[in-house]
Amino acid sequence: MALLSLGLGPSLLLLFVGFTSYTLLHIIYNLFLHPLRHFPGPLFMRATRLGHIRLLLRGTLPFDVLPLHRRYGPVVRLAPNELAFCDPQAWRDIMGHRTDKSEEFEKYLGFYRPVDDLPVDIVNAKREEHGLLRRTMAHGFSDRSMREQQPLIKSYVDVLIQKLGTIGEGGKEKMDLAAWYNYTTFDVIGDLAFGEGFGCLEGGDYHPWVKAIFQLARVGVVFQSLVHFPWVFKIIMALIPKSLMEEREKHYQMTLVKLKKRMEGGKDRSDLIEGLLKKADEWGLTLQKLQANSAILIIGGSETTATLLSGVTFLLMTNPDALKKLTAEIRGAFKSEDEIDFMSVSNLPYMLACLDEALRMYPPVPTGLPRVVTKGGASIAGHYVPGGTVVAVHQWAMYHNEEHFKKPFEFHPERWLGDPEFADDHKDAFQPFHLGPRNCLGRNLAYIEMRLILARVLWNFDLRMDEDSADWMSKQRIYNLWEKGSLNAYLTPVAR
Ligand code: HEM
Repeated sequence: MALLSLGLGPSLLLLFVGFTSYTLLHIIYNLFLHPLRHFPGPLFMRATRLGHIRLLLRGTLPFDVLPLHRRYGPVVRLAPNELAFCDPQAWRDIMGHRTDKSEEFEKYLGFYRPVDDLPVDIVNAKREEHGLLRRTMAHGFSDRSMREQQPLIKSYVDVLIQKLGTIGEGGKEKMDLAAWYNYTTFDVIGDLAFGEGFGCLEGGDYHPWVKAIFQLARVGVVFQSLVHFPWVFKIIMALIPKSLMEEREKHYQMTLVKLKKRMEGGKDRSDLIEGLLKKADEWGLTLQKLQANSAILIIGGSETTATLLSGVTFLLMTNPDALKKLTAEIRGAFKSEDEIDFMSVSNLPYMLACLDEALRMYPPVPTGLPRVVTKGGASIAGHYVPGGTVVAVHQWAMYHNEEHFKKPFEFHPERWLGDPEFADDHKDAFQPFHLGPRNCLGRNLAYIEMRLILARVLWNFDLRMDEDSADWMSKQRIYNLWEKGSLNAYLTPVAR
């Protein structure tokens, strides 16, 4: 009546009544009849997707999962068809290699490919195609490839050190270390995937290609939310300004130009894309697929490493004892800077402990990367979960849970060095690179890069954080990636 009195016609009224009844029935189904109805979680999240979406769009979901686990236990229903696990066994059950004949869980495409026309790459591919891509690309990550890539990586680290010294004016000017780490890792991976860096280090700025990646991370979260409402999604996609679509096309073309240039350089360059180029004809790999895989290597291989480097630097600057100990380890291990290389940096145990502690406190992939339980269901951490359920382990929440790590909000590299105080930590809860058939292919490369860069920075400079960065870590939001902001520090060259 009220709607009629508002002047709405009978058909609109019908639509309204239909929509309201549908929504109510949906909520009742989710709460009382859904196969996941026995799993605990906040009412709003069990009833509708909206609770989950609110946290996702706010950029706080990975943090919010921790209090939910504290309140509801190791399994929480984050949305009508989605569960979060906070149990080390869940890593193996969700991501691990199958020892029986059961199939590995597929990735949840609502998260990985919310837009249908996104190209397929190694990260979002389905199982079979993924297997082929992985076997081919693994070659570029072999020990031999790593050794051959050493001079190239070193050349970029040389530029970083030189720029930190000159632009930082010997410790007088503050430097945004988060940005400089990003310039370095983007240049390195750009070269390893496209045959040339992005010129970020030389220009002291982000290349437009790189800037576009950061912008897309936020848009990604919006798409991941809208995918649950296909009609709204369609309308919004139709309303997207032409200019935005043109930007996307420009980004694609820019990648294509880089890829073609790399292809002209020949197939026998020991880099990350060599394996794919060699198989391209045999498999009929389209240019678009090659482009997608080079692009994902760049995103996966640069932002993650730079994030961790920023995190460990912040944690060291705010824990002066640890910074002193690590600096002493590095400066005591080498006679000259030339001795710092791929091999020698792996003999620094305290450095590795600092990196692992930073991966725990500030995991570059903080959020849960969802999988779909196979038809017929599966047992996860001792719970039967029906087929079709979306499941994930949220790293940040897992690593800050007192059940798994003592003093989880404090930086204690010693926990990774056998300190008895931390003997009860559940080390198997810690999987920053995931495990199983889809774990990180670039793990060794990441450790090499992180060790090399951190060792060279601390060999050359004494670090002091600028006051404006005191709340650098606590104020960040997460939109798939950490929104890092500037990490400002003064770098005083060490007199030798
Ligand atoms: C600290 C640095 C890094 C962290 C924490 C990290 C973490 C991860 C994680 C969690 C995954 C699994 C993604 C998923 O399940 O969807 C992954 C996949 C992957 N990472 Fe890394 N990564 C890092 C550095 C790198 C580097 C330097 C590269 C080199 C290009 C790289 C290449 C890849 C690739 C190719 C995959 C896909 C593997 C597959 O699906 O078979 N990552 N990484």
